[in-house]
Amino acid sequence: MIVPFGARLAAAMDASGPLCVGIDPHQSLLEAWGLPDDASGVRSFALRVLEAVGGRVAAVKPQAAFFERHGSAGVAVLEEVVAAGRDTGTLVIVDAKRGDIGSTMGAYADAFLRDGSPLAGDALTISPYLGFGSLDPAIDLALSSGRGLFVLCLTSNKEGHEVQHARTDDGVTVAARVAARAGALNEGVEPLGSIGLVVGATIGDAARRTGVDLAAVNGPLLAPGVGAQGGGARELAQVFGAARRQVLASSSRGVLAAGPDVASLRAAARRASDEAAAALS
Ligand SMILES: O=c1ccn([C@@H]2O[C@H](COP(=O)(O)O)[C@@H](O)[C@H]2O)c(=O)[nH]1
Repeated sequence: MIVPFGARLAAAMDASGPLCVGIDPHQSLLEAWGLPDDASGVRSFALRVLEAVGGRVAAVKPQAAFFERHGSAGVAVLEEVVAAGRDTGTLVIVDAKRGDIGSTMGAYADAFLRDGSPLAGDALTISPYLGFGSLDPAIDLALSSGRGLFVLCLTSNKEGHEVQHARTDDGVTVAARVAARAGALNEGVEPLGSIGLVVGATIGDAARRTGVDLAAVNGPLLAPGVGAQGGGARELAQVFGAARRQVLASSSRGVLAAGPDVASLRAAARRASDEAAAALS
C-alpha cells in the first residue's frame, strides 16, 4: 500500500521533531571540514551528515546545486546520498527547485519523482513561476507515487517579494494564488496533504500582508532560513502562527557549521530540532 508523503512526514515529525537538516556542501564548509572541493569531498561530507542525523531527524534536504557543480560525478554522489538517506529511514527532500513548461516538467518529474529513478527521494522542491498549471505532471506523479512536493510560495530571500507579492488582475497576490492552488489539492486530506509550500522563516508578517492563509493549505510548510539566515524560534512562531503544526523547519549551515565531528553535528541538530519544536508547539 502506498502511504502518502503528507502522512509519512506527519509521522516523522511526531517521532523525531519538526527539523529538516539541509545537506549543502558549500565550498567554504568543505574547506573547513578538511575535504577537497570535488565530488569525493562532497561525498564524504554528505555521508558524514547522514551518519550524524540519519534516523534522528524528520528529514534531510540535499541541495542539488552543490552536487551539480561537480558535474556528472557530483550528480552520481547525489544519487548515492538520496539512496543512503532513504535507507536511514529519514525522509529525503531533494532541493532542486525545478520548474519549466509542462512537457519538460514531465521529464523533471520522471527524474525526481518516479519509482526507480536514482534521483527520486521522498519529495522535491519546485517553482510555480511558469504558472501553477505547468506543475501538473509533477503533481500527478508525486501523488500517484506517494511522494511530496514543496512549491515555492514566500521564499526566504530578500528579492522574493518582487514576484511573490505582486498582485494579479483581480488583486490577489501571486503568493496567495500559489497557496490557494496547493490548498485545493490538499483539501480534506488527513493528517496532512502531500503538496507543501516553501515559506521562509525570515518573512516576518508577509503571509498576512500578501493574504496567504497558511493553515488553509492543509499541507506541510518547509521553512528554510533557520540559523544562518537569521530565523530562530521567535521568527518561526511569528511567521506561522496558527499553521505552526504544519511546519518543517529547515537549517543547513546552522547545523553543518558544527561539523565535521559526528557527535557535534548530532548535538547541533538535536538542539535545532528541540528549539523548533518548542517554538512550534
Ligand atoms: O526560500 C528558500 C528556499 C530554499 N532555500 C534553501 O534552503 C537552504 C538554506 O540554507 P541555510 O544554510 O540554512 O541558509 C539552501 O539550500 C537554500 O537553497 C532557502 O534558503 N530559501
